[in-house]
Amino acid sequence: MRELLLLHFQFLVLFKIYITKFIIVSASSSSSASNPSLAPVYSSMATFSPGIQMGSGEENRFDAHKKLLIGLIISFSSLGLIILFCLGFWVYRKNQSPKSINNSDSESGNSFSLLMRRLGSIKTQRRTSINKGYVQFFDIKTLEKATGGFKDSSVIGQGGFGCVYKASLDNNVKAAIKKIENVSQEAKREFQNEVDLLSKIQHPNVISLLGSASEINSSFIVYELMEKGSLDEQLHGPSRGSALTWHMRMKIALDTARGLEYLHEHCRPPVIHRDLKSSNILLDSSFNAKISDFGLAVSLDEHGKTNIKLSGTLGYVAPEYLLDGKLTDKSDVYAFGVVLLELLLGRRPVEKLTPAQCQSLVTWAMPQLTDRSKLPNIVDAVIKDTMDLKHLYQVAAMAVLCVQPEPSYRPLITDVLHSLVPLVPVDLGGTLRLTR
Ligand SMILES: Nc1ncnc2c1ncn2[C@@H]1O[C@H](COP(=O)(O)OP(=O)(O)OP(=O)(O)O)[C@@H](O)[C@H]1O
Repeated sequence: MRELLLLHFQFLVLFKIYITKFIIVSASSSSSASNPSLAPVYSSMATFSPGIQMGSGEENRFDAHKKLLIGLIISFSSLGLIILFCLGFWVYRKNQSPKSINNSDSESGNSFSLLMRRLGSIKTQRRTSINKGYVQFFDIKTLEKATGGFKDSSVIGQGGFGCVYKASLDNNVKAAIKKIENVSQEAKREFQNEVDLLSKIQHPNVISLLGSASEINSSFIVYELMEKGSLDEQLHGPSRGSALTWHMRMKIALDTARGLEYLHEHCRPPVIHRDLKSSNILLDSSFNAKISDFGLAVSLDEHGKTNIKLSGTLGYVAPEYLLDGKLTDKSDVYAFGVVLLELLLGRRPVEKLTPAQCQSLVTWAMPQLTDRSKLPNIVDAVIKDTMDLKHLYQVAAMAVLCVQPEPSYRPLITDVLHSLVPLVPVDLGGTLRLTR
């Protein structure tokens, strides 16, 4: 791409040089006619401009003026072209910066398509830029057809604001449609927040937005379909985690860490998810994990924010956020630590002891996680045969660090990611993937 642009630039410069010569030669024909002393100078300049005839007398002077005028017009327009080109090149280089939340192509490297999509999104407000094409604004009839009229048998999940339906769009594209009914102000805000944010970011471990739709009483978000549902269903549903081996669990943890690292370290300003939990980690047909549900996500400046309304899910909310409303990337790291514990222990983040009393997984597990003799006894029975004991201690130690009450004691998600990479076999994706 860069070579093509440079070639284009060279062509424009050569074109400009040629036109400048054309003007000089044109001027020379009139000036040499009126001022013979300048004739040798102009004729030497004209050496590189074959085909330009020297004239003399009135007719010749008139001809020369005409040429001069045409030359000037062409010259200015070519100058305009060069400026336009430079502007385009500058935008191209700017889009290559990895530290921009708008640079949704930081993984795909498709900056040109991003530029095109930006131009497209200026043209029509209903289209929002996203990698590989535009986010579609669906009409409701299309979504009704795709879900068989939002029939009950198409429901694949239930969220706080409504159901999620399995859908088959045109061209047989499988999708999941979240229908938010009787939209409250809070639901509307979350809907808009999610669509705005997901349309700007893209990463293999973040759910892809296919489009959205709105009508008076309902809003719809169309996502790529994740065939294996959520990690929550896999761990705590009827199969109780039996489909997930030790290595698969480590891969899910690694994928989640990659998605979070992208949000924290590669988006500018950084994005804090604020509601990371096992029901927001979705699995595709090969059990690759992607982070979903960006309704509460916020973009933070580097000093963090303290004035954000407290939101999140019991069992995953970091203590400093719960008590002081202090929100940083370390709040997501805490929630990630809870997910790690779920993966290791196969337990819910909050267990009901009695109808009136709950206990968080962190409170229950903490004393046993640091006791090497107790740890193997509390591990999810389903993975006991497939787990590597040495790795178990490492992951447990990492989980303990992530759920530290003091945020500064928690690791950055990048550190977590690097510690997880060696625990996942290379054929399962256990390599360092470089994000530009
Ligand atoms: N793209 C998808 N593919 C497959 N299943 C999905 C998809 N999106 C959501 N689901 C299913 O729908 C469920 C509900 O998702 P949703 O994001 O609405 O709510 P939630 O995060 O579980 O709850 P809450 O809204 O209270 O945070 C998910 O847990 C998952 O099982």
